[in-house]
Amino acid sequence: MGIVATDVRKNFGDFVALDGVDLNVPSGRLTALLGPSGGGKSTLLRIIAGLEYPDSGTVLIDDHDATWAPPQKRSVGFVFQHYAAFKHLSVFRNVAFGLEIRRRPKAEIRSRVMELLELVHLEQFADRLPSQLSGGQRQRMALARALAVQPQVLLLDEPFGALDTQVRKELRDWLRRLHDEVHVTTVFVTHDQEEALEVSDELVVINHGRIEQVGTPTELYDNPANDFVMRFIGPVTHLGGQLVRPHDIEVFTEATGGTIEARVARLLRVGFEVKAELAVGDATPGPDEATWLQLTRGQADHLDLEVGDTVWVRPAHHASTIAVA
Ligand SMILES: Nc1ncnc2c1ncn2[C@@H]1O[C@H](COP(=O)(O)OP(=O)(O)OP(=O)(O)O)[C@@H](O)[C@H]1O
Repeated sequence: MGIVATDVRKNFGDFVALDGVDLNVPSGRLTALLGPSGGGKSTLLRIIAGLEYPDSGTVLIDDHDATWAPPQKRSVGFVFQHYAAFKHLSVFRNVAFGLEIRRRPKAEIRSRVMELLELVHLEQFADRLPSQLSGGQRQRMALARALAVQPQVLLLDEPFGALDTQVRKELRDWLRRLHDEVHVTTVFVTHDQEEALEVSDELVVINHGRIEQVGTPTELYDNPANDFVMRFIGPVTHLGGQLVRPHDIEVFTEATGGTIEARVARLLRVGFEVKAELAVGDATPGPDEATWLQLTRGQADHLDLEVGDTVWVRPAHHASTIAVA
């Protein structure tokens, strides 16, 4: 079941939260809304959920105009960062809740809930209280609860935001696998680019209430539409008036066509990587304008780099570059 939002606008007082957003989420896709804090991601998600209404524009869910429909009429399930479970109800009852209020037969509820608990690997915790689960387990319970009523669309607003890095990583892999199994159309809000790149089929980059670019993780990484997207999606550095990815810079020990002369100012070995900070020309670069490059250990050893060495550098042929305004 796809989602199509057209020219969606939303102001809060004088503040423009969404400034004419067009979004098309094809059925069965896992789409991430990615962008800096305050960019409008949650507002867009809440409008799709029916928790907020746009000032103008339309939202179609499965080709039906849902713009003004209340949340319970949209076949959407949602999970938010600070998920509020029913503290006094068991995990089983929390997941069963939506089915109970729909007065489904007991036997059906039991089999559906156990099926979902297996899906999220919580079957052995059915009788526990939410307070007896870890943070990651609680978020999985929240997902099971959202999936219980068989939504056509699953909306997740920073669902793993409050968890520590290791648990986030596990849940992220798990969400990807879950999605591959159940294929429910999913829209997922995050400000974490790594999370978005790893999990989603498609990324929508939102900033200042506008969509900057839509594409697969690879498309956005390799062909960013503008310097904002390029900076947001991965590391960048400055070289000869251009933005370039630090691992897309070629290094030579003698002058070659199209290269710029530089001096190795600092070398930093971090595990498998070597970061080299370069001094280019005489001017001291601004804090945001330093040139640095990222090499593998093997590349650095091969070049035999030392601090103080003179090298010649240029963007690699395949590198995506954007002229600095
Ligand atoms: N109910 C509201 N009243 C007034 N301003 C609001 C309201 N909801 C959101 N805003 C403002 O709209 C802007 C967009 O908020 P939104 O939550 O959509 O951003 P976001 O991209 O999801 O950011 P974050 O990652 O921090 O959640 C913010 O500047 C926010 O302060």
